[in-house]
Amino acid sequence: ISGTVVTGSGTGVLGDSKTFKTFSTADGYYMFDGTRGNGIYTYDGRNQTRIPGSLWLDADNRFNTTYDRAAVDAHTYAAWTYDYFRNVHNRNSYDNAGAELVSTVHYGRSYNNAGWTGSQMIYGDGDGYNFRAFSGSLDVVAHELTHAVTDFSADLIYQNESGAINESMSDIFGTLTEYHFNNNPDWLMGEDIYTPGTPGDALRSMADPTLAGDPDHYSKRYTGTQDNGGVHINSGIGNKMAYLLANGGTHYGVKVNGIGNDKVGKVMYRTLTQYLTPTSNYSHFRASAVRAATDLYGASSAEVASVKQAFSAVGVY
Ligand SMILES: Cc1cccc(C(=O)O)c1OC(=O)C1CC1
Ligand SMILES: [Zn+2]
Repeated sequence: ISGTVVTGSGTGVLGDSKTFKTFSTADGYYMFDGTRGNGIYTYDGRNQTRIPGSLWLDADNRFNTTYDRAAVDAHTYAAWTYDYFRNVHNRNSYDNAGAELVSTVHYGRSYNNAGWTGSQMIYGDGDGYNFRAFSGSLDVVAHELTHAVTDFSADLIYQNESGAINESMSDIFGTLTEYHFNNNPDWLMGEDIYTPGTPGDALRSMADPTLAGDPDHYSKRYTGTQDNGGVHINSGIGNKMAYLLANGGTHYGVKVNGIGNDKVGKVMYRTLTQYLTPTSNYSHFRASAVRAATDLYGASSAEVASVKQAFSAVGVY
């Protein structure tokens, strides 16, 4: 279809106003952003589970109905996450070749999940009690897109320790993206869409994984078969490591000197894209992060020392 890139405006899941790129055609305005990579496309799942659904079309380029809100945030936050990986890590979309970013909102009925299907993002509306529409949280959108980056780099197998590292990387870059845009940033995951009736809680806390019953030390790792061998449980070990590496602190008697968010982003991005492999476990995660930090800052640098301290603090050697 022929048309022109224009700027649309609308209301997000939290009632906030934002603008984003749309495509003006004879049919109306599509949620297609032609300014980033091979394009960002947002679809309407129409509360069915057929994907991708229909490309979002609006009559007047103003997206202010309640039904529009999930699409506004999925489209906007996909663009922001694209910009984070492009501008901060020089990566052009998840495949580093400009791959189209495809999202489907209103997926299923009261669906309390979000995910990366292997080729696109899907966002449920939530049941309105346990969750609000999942695209309403920037850290969630960046979490899902990071799964795509991981699949096209380390390709960490989504089970047991490699799966926990896969999950932790998604939480890490979800949080770093939130800080990059200063979007009410914190080391919580999904706080904006989790239990709308209960302020201040979240799906997970990276600062204190034990709040969700997840381990904050390797000695406390889950070794059962639930959750693909605890990928959303043992991610707490990597999450606590990253939190300490960025902010510093003493954990189980081990002191960590913080290096700040930006350096954590550089070390973790290089670790993910240059050293981790599909079968990496936590011990290999430590070795890989030490190598990445050594490449970036030198073997005798404070940054390398902090990486070792952070992994030691969570019992990984
Ligand atoms: C809510 C949810 C359910 C199942 C898998 C995921 C998944 O993407 O791993 C998921 O999304 C998250 O964890 C995002 C960060 C809040
Ligand atoms: Zn995930």
